[in-house]
Amino acid sequence: MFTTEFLDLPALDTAHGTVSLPGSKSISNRVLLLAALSQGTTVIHDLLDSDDTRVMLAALRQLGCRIAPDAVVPGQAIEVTGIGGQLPADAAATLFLGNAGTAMRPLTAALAVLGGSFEMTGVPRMYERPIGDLVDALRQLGCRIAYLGNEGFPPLKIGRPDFSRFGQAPIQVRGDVSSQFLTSLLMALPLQAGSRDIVIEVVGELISRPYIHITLELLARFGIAVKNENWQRFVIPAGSRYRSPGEIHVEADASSASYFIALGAIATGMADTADADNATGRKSIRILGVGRDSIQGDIRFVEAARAMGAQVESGPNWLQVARGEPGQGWPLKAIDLDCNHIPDAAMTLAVMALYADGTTTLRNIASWRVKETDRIAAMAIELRKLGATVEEGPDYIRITPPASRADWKAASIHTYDDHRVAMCFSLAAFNPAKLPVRIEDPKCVAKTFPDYFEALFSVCQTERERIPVICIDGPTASGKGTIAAEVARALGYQLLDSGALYRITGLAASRAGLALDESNEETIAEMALDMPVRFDAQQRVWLGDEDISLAIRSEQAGMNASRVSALPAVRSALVDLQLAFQTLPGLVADGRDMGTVIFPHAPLKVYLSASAQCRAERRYKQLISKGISANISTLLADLEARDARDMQRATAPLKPAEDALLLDSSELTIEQVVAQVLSWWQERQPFGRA
Ligand SMILES: Nc1ncnc2c1ncn2[C@@H]1O[C@H](COP(=O)(O)OP(=O)(O)O)[C@@H](O)[C@H]1O
Ligand SMILES: Nc1ccn([C@@H]2O[C@H](COP(=O)(O)OP(=O)(O)O)[C@@H](O)[C@H]2O)c(=O)n1
Repeated sequence: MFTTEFLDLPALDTAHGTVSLPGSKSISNRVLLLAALSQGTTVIHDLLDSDDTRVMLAALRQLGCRIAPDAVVPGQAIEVTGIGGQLPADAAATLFLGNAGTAMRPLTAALAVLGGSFEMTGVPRMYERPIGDLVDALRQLGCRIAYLGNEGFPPLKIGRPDFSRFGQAPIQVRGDVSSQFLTSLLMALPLQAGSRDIVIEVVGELISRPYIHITLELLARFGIAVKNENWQRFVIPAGSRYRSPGEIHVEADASSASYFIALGAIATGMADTADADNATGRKSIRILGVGRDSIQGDIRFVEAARAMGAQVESGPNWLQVARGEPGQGWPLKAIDLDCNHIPDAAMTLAVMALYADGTTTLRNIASWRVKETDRIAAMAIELRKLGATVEEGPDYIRITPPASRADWKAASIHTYDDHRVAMCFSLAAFNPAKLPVRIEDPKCVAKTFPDYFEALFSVCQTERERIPVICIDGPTASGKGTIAAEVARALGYQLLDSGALYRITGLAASRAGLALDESNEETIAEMALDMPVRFDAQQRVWLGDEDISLAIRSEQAGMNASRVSALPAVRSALVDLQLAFQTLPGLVADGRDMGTVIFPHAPLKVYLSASAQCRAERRYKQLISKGISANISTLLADLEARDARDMQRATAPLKPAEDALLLDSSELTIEQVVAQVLSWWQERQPFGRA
């Protein structure tokens, strides 16, 4: 996840590849509970790993379900062996459900019907989330539930029910507060439908029907065929009994798929069509986790995308999307659409409208005004920043794209703590003017798709020159590594510590017993070509299975690095490895020749220096703090020797690039140096300050 203040997306050219979307939260927890209530073992694929599913799994384990493995492992199914519709007579537990409404409400209903001695607890915020309507409905049946804190709110105490006074009258539940109450009853009451039908009657207008639809579909897969009488009455037939389907796939969130459907519709495939991946030879985006058989309402976004020109093929749980041919789907066709059935996913259409051949109108979207933010106003403001003409009304938005390439503007998109604004505006990076797009507060995507931008970058490509590189070159201990890491962190960019590559080469060569000079130049260069080097997320350095982070940091290792780095064949052997770090969204590279040799076209080059005395002192403190003994005067002599060799060698000597900005950090703190580099970077951006 990107937790930076903003994320700059370079202009993107093409998109191609496969994305696996995270499982839907609401489906995950429903499936877990249904599997737990069933007879038999259910193998669940693609369960979402989130706070909500973790508390549900813990609770089910406490109730005696066998769950293997213990936690969600990516790519591995989880097996839940259910309780077969009943708990032991002495069942008792205190269940902690955090802030997971999708666990608290359905579990309360199921346990109240099953009976036992349970306390339902959670975090303080959970105790402010109403549950009274559900408790009232369950009490009609004879369930015993007491409030342990405030009336109408968790925590709750659940006892043994007394069904003796429960007659044929329907159970009534309010439908206008949260559809979760009805969902909870629908999942719990089949446990009591042994010898008679159970009827649930909705009082008031039922909101969020698509969610009830999901519940009914999942119940059907677990053997419960509920009769839906016009969304007002639901009949659970006598004799209903939970049966495990054996195996079940948790669908991905269909609204999350909309961004990748749109991506496929607006981006060309890769220029190289040699390994085209579908019958027509078109390159496209393949989306795994949701498809034709989806039980989610938002899957109908596919119809809207098709109407705009997207070429969509689908299978049970996959979609494949490509851009239409010129004149037949590209540019996209402007549409006029009632979006009531896909309120969330329709925001993506508003950004697709930027690529359309005329004015697009999205209607019946009044609910946008009361979501995470006033989404109609937000979309209008941000689309205008990009150069579109936008008209907004109480329940519609009308978008006319920028008139020509020259009318597009580079914009810093404000995201209003709204995950969907952030995700859909990332698609503006495909603008024909090839302008970058800044997304402010990118971490707001965490609500439904923490790794959205990582997934986006994994399927998007752009010309190498558009991926920005910030070079930080300079002599040893000038602070390059420290500053580069901080700048990369602030921008969400990749980091290349090129010195580490020379250090690793020096280490590998000296371990092999080679003298580090011309006599072994070719052998060392060959070693450098196939070193199994890996940098992990914690910036640890691995050579094969060995963590060599510490081993390469000694002064001796620095000296060895300086020796092998003077060998031209070694330098050329490491070029491709260094270039491979230039990936989306950008790179900060530290070394000696980043700006002069490896990335000569980098848009910002900094040459960082500090007096030799100051650098020797910094290195001394650094080594001592790592528990490595050191002596200042030896360090000073060593670094002067290293400077001399690095500056005098024939190939890629250490010197500032002609267009580098010089920064002497002798009198500056780390924070001041970082701020200076970031400020130079901001000055070069077309958006100005965030
Ligand atoms: N501007 C600065 N002021 C004070 N100390 C600094 C500054 N920049 C870096 N340092 C410290 O100097 C030491 C060497 O920095 P490092 O980033 O390893 O240098 P390099 O990569 O250039 O060899 C580190 O302990 C770092 O914290
Ligand atoms: N791009 C680079 C990076 C490092 N090097 C060499 O590798 C040695 C170790 O680099 P480093 O950046 O890890 O060293 P420090 O500056 O941290 O001491 C340097 O002294 C250079 O001789 C290089 O030649 N080219």
